[in-house]
Amino acid sequence: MADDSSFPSSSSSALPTRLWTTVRRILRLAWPYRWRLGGAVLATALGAMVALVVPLGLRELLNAVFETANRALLDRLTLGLLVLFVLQALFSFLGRYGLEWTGERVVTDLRKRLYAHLHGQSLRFFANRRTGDLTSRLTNDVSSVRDAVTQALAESFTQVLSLVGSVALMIVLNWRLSLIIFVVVPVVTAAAIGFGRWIRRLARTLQDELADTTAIAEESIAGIRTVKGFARSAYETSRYHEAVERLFDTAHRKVWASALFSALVGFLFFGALVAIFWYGGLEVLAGRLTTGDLVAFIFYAFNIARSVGGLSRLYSTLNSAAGASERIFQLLDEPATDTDPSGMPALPPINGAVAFDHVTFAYDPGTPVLHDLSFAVPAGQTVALVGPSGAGKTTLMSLIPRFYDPQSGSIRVDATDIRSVTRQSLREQLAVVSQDVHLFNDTIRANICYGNLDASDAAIEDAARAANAHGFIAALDDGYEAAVGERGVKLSGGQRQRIAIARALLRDARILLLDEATSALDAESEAEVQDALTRLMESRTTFVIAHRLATVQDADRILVLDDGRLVQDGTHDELRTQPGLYQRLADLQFREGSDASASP
Ligand SMILES: Nc1ncnc2c1ncn2[C@@H]1O[C@H](COP(=O)(O)OP(=O)(O)OP(=O)(O)O)[C@@H](O)[C@H]1O
Repeated sequence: MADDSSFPSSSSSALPTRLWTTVRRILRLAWPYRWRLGGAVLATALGAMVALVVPLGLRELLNAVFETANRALLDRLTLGLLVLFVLQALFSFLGRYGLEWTGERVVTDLRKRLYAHLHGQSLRFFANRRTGDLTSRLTNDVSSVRDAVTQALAESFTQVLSLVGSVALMIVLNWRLSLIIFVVVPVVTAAAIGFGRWIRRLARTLQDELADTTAIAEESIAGIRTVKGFARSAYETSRYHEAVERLFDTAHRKVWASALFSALVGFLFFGALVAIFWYGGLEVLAGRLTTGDLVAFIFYAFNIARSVGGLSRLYSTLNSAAGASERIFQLLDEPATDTDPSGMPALPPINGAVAFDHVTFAYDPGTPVLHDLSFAVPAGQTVALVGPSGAGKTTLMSLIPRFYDPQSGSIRVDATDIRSVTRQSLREQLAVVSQDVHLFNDTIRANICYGNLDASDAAIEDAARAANAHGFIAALDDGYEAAVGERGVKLSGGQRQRIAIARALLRDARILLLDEATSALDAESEAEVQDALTRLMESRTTFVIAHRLATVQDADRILVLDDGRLVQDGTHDELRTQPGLYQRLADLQFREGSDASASP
């Protein structure tokens, strides 16, 4: 089951309270539309009242035929009934339209809110969740809320009104006959509550399993190259099949529960109807009831059946919806860890000095990845981070845009502690090229433009030239308008990287963070891009992680990390002559040639 560790499943003992809490939260979402909703509920209630009058009109009509044989009255009553049906149609239209509108509106608002909330979460949050599970909540679960809004309001008002009205009018017509109904209704209600609980539990499991299947499909489709490369299509298909079969099992149990419930309710009501016919027939024979009375009575009995049926359906819909809604609310209730308190100042335009002051950081509490790091980089310097794989280079870089916050120590940009200003204002002044380039399924232009949404065509082209990308873009049929495909699959790794560099160049930021930005380029392209980067780096503070020594050699300063500790700090020439990790790594690379895989 997807993410069960972080989302505890509901316990059946607390069901009614939890159901009520969830329903209240769902209804609160509809509060901004209360007037329209109120109008729709009123129209629905009026429609229900009209429906209550219909059997009385019918009774009069039948009495006019069978008891008094009054033709003029028959005509008038027929016309009256027609008017009632027109009114009922009108109210039903207004009610249904208003309710459905509100339902769709609430879903739209909820999707917007949930999506914005997701964007307010930190990388840590996403590292612990599956994309498919989150998208499933955003699509499948949110739709269930709509059912709750429309059904909860439409059905509860209409059915309660129709139930109470029908019962009252039945008692007035013949109280002895009504007793049959009063025996059946409590039995059905008790059954509805029992079945409702069962269905709600199943509904929640179903949504969890649905999220699980979506996540499996998402993951293997996103990684289709790996799947095919390892000939694991059959394996992935069977994984998905198993998940879908589990889904079927739960759906099957849910359908079983609701079908059993409907059949039981149907039987109870038709049984009661037979009893009414029998006993009502006796009353007519005894002269205590007219035919019109009996017909009206049966109509009310149907009304009651419909209302109780409607209410029990409502209960199971609410149970289903509440199961799904809980999953949404649990997400919404997760505190947004990547948002700033209101009133926090923005970072003023920076020069680009960066200082780490006794920074210690751990992804998982208790196992620090960076230990007590302290260093200061003046504005405009290029700093290379060097160290074996897993030493913490990428982690160090990801602390600067506050993808993560250190557990102790502080990071300053110029003289400002980055935790005292908004993340938005900090990130706006940084440009990042990360190890795994992500391109959006859009045109090349749009992907470069991501660095600066207001950039002119000329600026985009300049950035592309500087990143040595203009040549290959111009050679494409659609040039800058060419679509890159999902995650940029239609481009080579090197082309993707050059677009990512162009995107960062376009940003014109004071601080550049380049995490193996040129690793996918061939020697010739790298040399050209490196030229562009070198020119760009001249006036900016740059942190660079690169496998190849060329970049590292020219850096103003090299920080050597080993197992999360800063073990050496100096220029290439200084460190080359010092015995230590840098010398060992550099010797290794010189021996193996410039394409050695160990960093630097
Ligand atoms: N999201 C994460 N959650 C938990 N641990 C992580 C996470 N990302 C990285 N780590 C761990 O932190 C350590 C440092 O990783 P980091 O990516 O910073 O190393 P690196 O020096 O950049 O390595 P490489 O040169 O291979 O990219 C590694 O032990 C890694 O397993």
